[in-house]
Amino acid sequence: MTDFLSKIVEQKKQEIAAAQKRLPETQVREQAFIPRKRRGFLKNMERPGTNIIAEIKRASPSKGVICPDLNPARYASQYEQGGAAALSVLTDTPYFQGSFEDFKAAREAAGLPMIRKDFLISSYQIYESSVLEADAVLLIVRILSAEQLRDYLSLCAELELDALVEVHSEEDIEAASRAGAKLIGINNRNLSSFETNIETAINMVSLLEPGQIPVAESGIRGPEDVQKLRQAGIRNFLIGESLVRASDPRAFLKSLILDDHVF
Ligand SMILES: O=P(O)(O)OC[C@@H](O)[C@@H](O)c1c[nH]c2ccccc12
Repeated sequence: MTDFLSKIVEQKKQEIAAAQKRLPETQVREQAFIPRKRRGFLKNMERPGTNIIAEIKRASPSKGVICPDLNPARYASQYEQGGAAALSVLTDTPYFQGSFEDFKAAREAAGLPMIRKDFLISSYQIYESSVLEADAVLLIVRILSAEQLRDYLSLCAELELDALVEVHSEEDIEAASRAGAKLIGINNRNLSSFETNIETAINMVSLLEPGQIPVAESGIRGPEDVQKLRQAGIRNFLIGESLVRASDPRAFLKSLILDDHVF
């Protein structure tokens, strides 16, 4: 595991230990299983055309502060008006300045399905995501064992949470496929060097199994990138920084979706 990933995993272990003291796992589990109406995240990735998961991101380890005063409710509604298929909200605080409060504010402001974006390494966090009323969670293959990935996918299925399974290498894809993952996020960002290259998704998409749905993640800057990825057969995109920095996120989103008729 890279330095950054091992550091953040250590951080998460401490956070989980602290959370367990406030609310024991048996209790969060019980709350998690209270039936909830989910908004259908995976379903929206199966829509025809360009589907964008628009991210609310205040800061990141690679870019530092992007937008510290970001208003999550405002962004959520602009993303919705711009035609996003789903929302992604970072809930990690130390590295991304996100929070559960951001997630809740975005959820109240828009009707789109929402993914909780964090570094999940424990079933505790999956229960927590259900209580938070997430519709989907991110599972990063690189930080999970084969057994964890399988267990968390089946836990998600029981809770009716969709899972976006993140990969960055051929081995990651093999592990994701062995675990039965359906929605596969190919991260264009190398988590050791933080460099992004959209060729990563273009080159790796052919390794997916029939029936798996690709999502290109990170480093997508504009309509040309979306077009290139669409030519490679990818219709789903996770976009953060360039949307947060856009002077008019709604118009920017529309410009990304505009080219649909070409395909
Ligand atoms: O801001 P970008 O380059 O558009 O990237 C968005 C998203 O892909 C990125 O935030 C991300 C992808 N996988 C992650 C895992 C954890 C935290 C963040 C991420």
